[in-house]
Amino acid sequence: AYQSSFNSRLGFAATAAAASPATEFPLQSTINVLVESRRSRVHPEPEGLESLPDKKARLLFASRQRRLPDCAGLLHAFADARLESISPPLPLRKRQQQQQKNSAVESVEQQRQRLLYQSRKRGMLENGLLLSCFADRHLPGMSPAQLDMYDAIINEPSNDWDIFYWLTGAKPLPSRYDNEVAKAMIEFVRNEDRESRIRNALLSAALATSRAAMSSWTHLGQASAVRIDEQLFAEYGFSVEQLMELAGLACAQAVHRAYPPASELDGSTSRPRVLICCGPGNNGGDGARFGYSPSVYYPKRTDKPLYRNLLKQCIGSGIPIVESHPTAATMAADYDIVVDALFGFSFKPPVRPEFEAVMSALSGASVPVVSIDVPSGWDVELGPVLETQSIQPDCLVSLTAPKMCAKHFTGRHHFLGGRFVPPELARSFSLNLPCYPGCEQIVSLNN
Ligand SMILES: NC(=O)C1=CN([C@@H]2O[C@H](COP(=O)(O)OP(=O)(O)OC[C@H]3O[C@@H](n4cnc5c(N)ncnc54)[C@H](OP(=O)(O)O)[C@@H]3O)[C@@H](O)[C@H]2O)[C@@H](O)CC1
Repeated sequence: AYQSSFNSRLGFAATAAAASPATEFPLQSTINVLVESRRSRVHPEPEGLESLPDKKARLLFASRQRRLPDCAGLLHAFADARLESISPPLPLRKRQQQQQKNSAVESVEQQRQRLLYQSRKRGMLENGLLLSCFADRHLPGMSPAQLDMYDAIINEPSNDWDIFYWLTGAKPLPSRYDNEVAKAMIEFVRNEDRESRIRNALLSAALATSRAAMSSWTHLGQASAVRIDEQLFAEYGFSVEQLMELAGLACAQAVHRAYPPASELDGSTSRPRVLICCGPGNNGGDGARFGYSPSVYYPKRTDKPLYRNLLKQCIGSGIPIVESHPTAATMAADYDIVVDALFGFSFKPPVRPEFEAVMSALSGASVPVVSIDVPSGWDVELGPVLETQSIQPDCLVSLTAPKMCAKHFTGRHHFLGGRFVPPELARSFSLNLPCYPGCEQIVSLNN
């Protein structure tokens, strides 16, 4: 009964066989486990819900998962022998499914994190060992195209042994996977330096490499920043108001994270006084959306409805608008934090005379300065080129992606904000950026 119904009703047949006390089936313990597995279900699936290949795959999987070692061994051997011709249908990779649906794809960094995880969990211990050590060393430096190659090699084959045989040279590599990443993997597995690799790469090592990956986050040049901006509007239908609102919210969260009000720490009633210096462009708009306990300094007013309305909202909300040029001394005396929202990625040095006073006040400020996107006065790509007016912010909030000048940032807090970049746009610009946690608008870029 057991054998004849194997192809269609393995579990039920096992139940029947076990129910007969006269059964002297050599795999009695096997059957008992199957019976137990059946009984533990609330009800077997109605006929037809589970396809035959799915059922075989599930049973093969279940055979390997039994807890009692003797049963697991028997079941494994049995299932291997009986099911050897069956290739378990693996779920399609998430990305393939997403591409098929023509929907958004995961970010490069999400893909890197997933591959790091998957490299440590490739079913077979041998593959876990080889892949986790390889991933530990090479994943952080892989380009998006190389990540795709690696993704295909470790996730497409349905038989883990194939991966093992290809990498160890026991079987020739199929042409589909014959690429630079596979070659690097084969080279790594050859282990000519006789490196000791007796354990899966440790989680601490994986974390360390993901920290190393932070230093490889994308840094945009001025032209790319402008092109991304244009595409967000022209191709993805965003309005400047939307993006500015989200950027402003990110800045507010960053300031709150970096300088939490004392009231939240010790219950005191004092509120941090924040001066927000707004420039004439969108960077200034990001500053104006920020909300803490602010005063706004807005020396050069832009005559566009968006800016007029932002100013109206500040005045309507009772936020003081500071008319006189703040100096380093007044900043120290009257404020706890100064937000530098003067210039963003469209800034072209040198600073024009009308902004020199506030720039030199910001450069000499003794209170923490939070720069939005680009520290004002810095060259967007080269960084602090004008030594006489170099702001040294304590906190930098990069928007969309850090600009190249952020490599010169030495302050304590670096955040990325602007959680609005569509994954496809990120991919087309090869943006390698961290994921935003939960529903946060910012992610820390600090090592
Ligand atoms: N997609 C994104 O990533 C998003 C970006 N966002 C934000 O927008 C920022 C970019 O905005 P933006 O293009 O308006 O440029 P930004 O630098 O703020 O101002 C240019 C103004 O400065 C002036 N100016 C220039 N050089 C000068 C000088 N030497 N001395 C004096 N003035 C000078 C220039 O004058 P003009 O040359 O036009 O006469 C113009 O008036 C970006 O960094 C980010 O913060 C978010 O809002 C949302 C999403």
